[in-house]
Amino acid sequence: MEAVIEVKGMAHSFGDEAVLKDINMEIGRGEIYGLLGPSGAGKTTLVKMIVGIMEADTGEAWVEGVKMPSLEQMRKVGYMAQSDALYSELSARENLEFFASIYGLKSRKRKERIEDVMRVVGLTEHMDKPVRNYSGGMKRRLSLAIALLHEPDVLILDEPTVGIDPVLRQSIWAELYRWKDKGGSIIVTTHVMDEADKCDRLAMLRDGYVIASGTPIELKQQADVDSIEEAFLAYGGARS
Ligand SMILES: Nc1ncnc2c1ncn2[C@@H]1O[C@H](COP(=O)(O)OP(=O)(O)OP(=O)(O)O)[C@@H](O)[C@H]1O
Repeated sequence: MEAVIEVKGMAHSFGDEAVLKDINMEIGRGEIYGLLGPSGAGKTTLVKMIVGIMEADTGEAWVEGVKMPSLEQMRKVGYMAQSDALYSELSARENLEFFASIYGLKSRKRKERIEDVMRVVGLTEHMDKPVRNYSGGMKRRLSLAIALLHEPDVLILDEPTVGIDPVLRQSIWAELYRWKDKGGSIIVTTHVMDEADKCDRLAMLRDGYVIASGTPIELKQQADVDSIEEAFLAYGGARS
């Protein structure tokens, strides 16, 4: 497997709290890789380091052979943070225009991409509404649209479907599969066990370590259980 994203020996502490202890992983082209773990397991910290917005105390993250953080490489990554980074006084279209200009999308392409991504997240009709009038779920969807806007090679999504209804959740997963089929690499953090089942491979995180990794089928088979939830408990994922 050609690794598009590599994490090597990553460790990080906030003060006395060791949040990541020794994380190693490789994610290939056309792969959806899930990071599963309880609140506080270190998922957000880990993805921020892969994106290049935080630096680890030790260890490295590489994206397409370039060590992060790299400003150039950050352009090839679409990142959806857990808290929405949106301009609430602007409309959705204006928010997208702003991010499109940062990514240097030319005007014709820009218009086309804005329409495409808003269709994917089901917000076309709300394009010109100010974001302050959006619901929490709509803001999440707009954040996802922004992450998809510049057609990045790598998508890193921190809990992308929180607050999103089941129908739209399915359409978002359908888009992630389309992205993957085009050769994109996707990391998605989640607490949701049925979403974990949709990933090609998973890493189960707890207390800063990867306690188990593999395909959902492998993880269930090795633990001799029927669900990812049971597998997570079997590997010691429950909070002590
Ligand atoms: N900037 C920070 N300063 C101090 N501690 C932090 C900081 N960011 C995160 N932490 C701590 O690091 C630990 C891991 O946090 P992180 O957000 O990475 O977990 P998570 O697995 O993403 O959790 P959740 O699922 O709730 O988002 C937590 O104990 C958190 O309090």
